[in-house]
Amino acid sequence: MSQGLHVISQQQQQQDEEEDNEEDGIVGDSYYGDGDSFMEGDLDSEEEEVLDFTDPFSTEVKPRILLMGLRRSGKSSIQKVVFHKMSPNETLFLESTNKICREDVSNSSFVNFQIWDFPGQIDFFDPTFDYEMIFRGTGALIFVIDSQDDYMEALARLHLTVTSAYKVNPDINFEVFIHKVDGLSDDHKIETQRDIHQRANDDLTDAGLEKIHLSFYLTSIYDHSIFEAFSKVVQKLIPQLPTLENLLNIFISNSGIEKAFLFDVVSKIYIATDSTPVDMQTYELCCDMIDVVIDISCIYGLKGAGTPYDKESLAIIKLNNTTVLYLKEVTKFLALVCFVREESFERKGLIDYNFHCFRKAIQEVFEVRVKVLRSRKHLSQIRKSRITPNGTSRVPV
Ligand SMILES: Nc1nc2c(ncn2[C@@H]2O[C@H](COP(=O)(O)OP(=O)(O)OP(=O)(O)O)[C@@H](O)[C@H]2O)c(=O)[nH]1
Repeated sequence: MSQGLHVISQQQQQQDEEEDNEEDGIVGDSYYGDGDSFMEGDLDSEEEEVLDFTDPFSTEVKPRILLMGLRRSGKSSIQKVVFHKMSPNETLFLESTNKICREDVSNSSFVNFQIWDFPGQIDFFDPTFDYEMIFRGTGALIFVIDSQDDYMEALARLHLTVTSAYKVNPDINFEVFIHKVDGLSDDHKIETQRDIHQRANDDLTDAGLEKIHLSFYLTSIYDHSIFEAFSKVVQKLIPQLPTLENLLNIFISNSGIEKAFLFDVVSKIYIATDSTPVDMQTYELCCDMIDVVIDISCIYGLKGAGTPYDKESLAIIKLNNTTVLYLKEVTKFLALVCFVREESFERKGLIDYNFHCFRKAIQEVFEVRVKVLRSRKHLSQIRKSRITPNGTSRVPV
């Protein structure tokens, strides 16, 4: 597939950057790329103290994604494959989950959310179980349906879950993963999706709740569909998405680039792309490129206690169809992966200059977010300090 991999040496890249920095003075080392670490250092340690189910501030900072579904539908496998690089075959040996597991995915400030993996066998509607509290701060509820199994029970459960959650929090995004589709033929996949879509929506219409919107995705941990679906779910929770898309549009149109994705390197979720349509093969190529870069860096590039991905990470892969894949580090955890025609890549200087401007703009987006979070936190502390231990207000509000 690829004719050659040119992972530019760190030294060379550093020299390039120094030259670039001297020229346009856009990126200073002290500030560079630390949008996230700056956030984590300054905010996360403090946030951890206030992270609990009942605190609305904690959910504002880290939107919560709930992973639900019947037993053995594949919830834990999805989480392990997407966020822990577990190979799909290893999930065969996963034990059944017996308690609610919470995972904070705060590896990047853009992918900064919590996932709650619910064991399938918990009686979710047991009156002693405070589901209101759980749904109240939830950003997205992913309901996993095993498409290889009889899904009637799962549909009933989906209906119950969605209607209960909607009553508590009408702002939740309901995302249905029709999962394990690797075992189905193409026709069967489409038919299953149509059937599940129809039945789930009919149930809602019968209950007079047709205004609830369900989004459906065909997923499998054995291909990229699970990453693609998760990307879409996460993107809906990113308030800056339109700004990021705009920046990408401006960047590609001024640099002769065909397509660009902003990736969270660890999870291979793309948090934004330009407005040209995404095709699965392009996305898969980008994922493969990230794997290649990280693997090569792990094997040959690590120095002492360094990480395989850092501010000097950069890779160029020339394909045999006159396309060039270009990966560059944007922040500590985000990478830009672009598709460029060979002839456009000849103007690499222009691409690199525009990239600097793009990276600077992304850092500004981070900054605004940090400021907003700080002021919200400050407000919430003021409100808290006005409440006496018996719950009454100290001063009139
Ligand atoms: N074919 C196929 N099997 C999958 C897929 N995802 C998960 N599985 C398998 O499904 C089985 C159950 O997966 P789990 O992740 O343990 O399911 P769970 O929903 O977390 O189960 P509980 O913990 O009991 O609630 C495992 O054997 C996985 O290997 C998939 O996309 N395709």
